Amino acid sequence: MEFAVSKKTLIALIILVTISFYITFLFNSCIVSNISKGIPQLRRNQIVQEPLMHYSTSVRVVSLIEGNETDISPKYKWFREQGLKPERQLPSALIIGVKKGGTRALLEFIRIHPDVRAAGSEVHFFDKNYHKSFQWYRSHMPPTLEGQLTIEKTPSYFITKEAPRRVQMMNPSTKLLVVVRDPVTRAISDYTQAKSKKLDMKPFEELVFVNGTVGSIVDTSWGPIKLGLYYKYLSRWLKFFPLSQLLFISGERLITDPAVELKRVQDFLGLKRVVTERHFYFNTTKGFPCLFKSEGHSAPHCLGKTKGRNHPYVNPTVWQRLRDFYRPFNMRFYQMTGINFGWA
Ligand SMILES: Nc1ncnc2c1ncn2[C@@H]1O[C@H](COP(=O)(O)OS(=O)(=O)O)[C@@H](OP(=O)(O)O)[C@H]1O
Repeated sequence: MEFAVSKKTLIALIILVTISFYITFLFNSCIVSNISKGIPQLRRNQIVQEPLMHYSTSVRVVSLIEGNETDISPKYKWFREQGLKPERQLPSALIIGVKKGGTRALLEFIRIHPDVRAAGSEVHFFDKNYHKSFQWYRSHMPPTLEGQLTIEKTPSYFITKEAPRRVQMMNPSTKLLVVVRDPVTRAISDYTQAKSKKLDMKPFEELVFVNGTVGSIVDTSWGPIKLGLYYKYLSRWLKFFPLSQLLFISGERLITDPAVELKRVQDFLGLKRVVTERHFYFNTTKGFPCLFKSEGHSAPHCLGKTKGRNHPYVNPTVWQRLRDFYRPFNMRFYQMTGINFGWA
C-alpha cells in the first residue's frame, strides 16, 4: 500500500518534529539546571555548617508530679516514647518505723538517689489495707525503670503484729529500715503531734503516769510510752527476718550528720554512694538539715511544718523518771541490734 505524501506536507512535518524536539530540550534543561542549583546549596550547608554546628538535644521539661495508672505523668510518657518501659514494682525495701523517729526525713533524703523511687505517701498496706491485695499495693508504687529500687515508708508497720509475716510473704528478702530515736523524746514528739490535733489534751506529765502523778508507775498502756519499747517489737520481726536484713538508723544522727547515715543506708541497699554531704545544709531557722535539691524541687527544700515541731516543756523530774524507766529496755534493744544508741 502506498501513501502519496505531498512535498509541502513533508516539510511541515519536519518543521513540527524539529520544534517539538527543541521544546522538549528546553524543558529538560530547565529542570536539570534547577536541580543542579540545589545540589551545591546542600553541599554548602553540609560543608560550611558542620564544623560550626552545636548539636543540641531537644530538652523537654517534664513534670515530676506522679500520675496514677490511667493518668501517667509526662515524665513516664516520655520514657515510653524513648522505648524505656517504666513499670510499677512491689517495694524491695521498706522504712518500717518508728513513728516520729525521722522516717520522712530518711525517705526524702534517700529518694534523691537516681536509683531510688518512693511511694510519696504512707500506703499502710501491711497494717490497714492488707485485704486489698498485692496488686492494689503495687498500683500505689511509682513506675520504675530497670535497676531502680522501689521503697515505701509506713512507720506503723514496726508495731503491727501481723506485718512481719505479711512482709515476709511478699518477699522474704525485703530490706527493712528502722529509724530509731530516744524513746523519751519520741514519746514527747508523739504527744506533740496528738495535741496539735486535739487541743484539750491533758498535759504530757499527767498522761505518762497511771494515776497522773510522778509518784505513780509509768503507764505502759499509753501509746506514746508503749511504742518506745523497741526491743518488744523488734523481737517479732526477728522471728521472720535475720538481723542482717534490718538496718537501724539513728534518728539523732540523721539530724546532726545526715550524710553519715545516708552512706550506711546506700551501702545497705546496694546503691552507689550518690547522696553525700553535698546534698545537705543546716537550716538554722528550722533547726534541721534540709536538702539543696530533691525530687520535684529545684530549689532548696526543707521538710514541712509538721516535721520539727516545738515540743512542750516537760518537767525534768518526769524526764528523769522516763529515762530510768526506758534504760533496761534500751539496753535490751542495744544487745539485740549490737548498737549502742547512747540514750541511756
Ligand atoms: N531534716 C529534718 N527535718 C525535720 N524533721 C526531722 C528531720 N530529720 C529528722 N527529723 C525528725 O523527724 C521527726 C518526725 O518523724 P517522722 O517523719 O518519722 O514522723 S511520722 O511518724 O511520719 O509522723 C521530727 O519530730 P519532731 O521534731 O517532734 O517534729 C523531727 O525531729
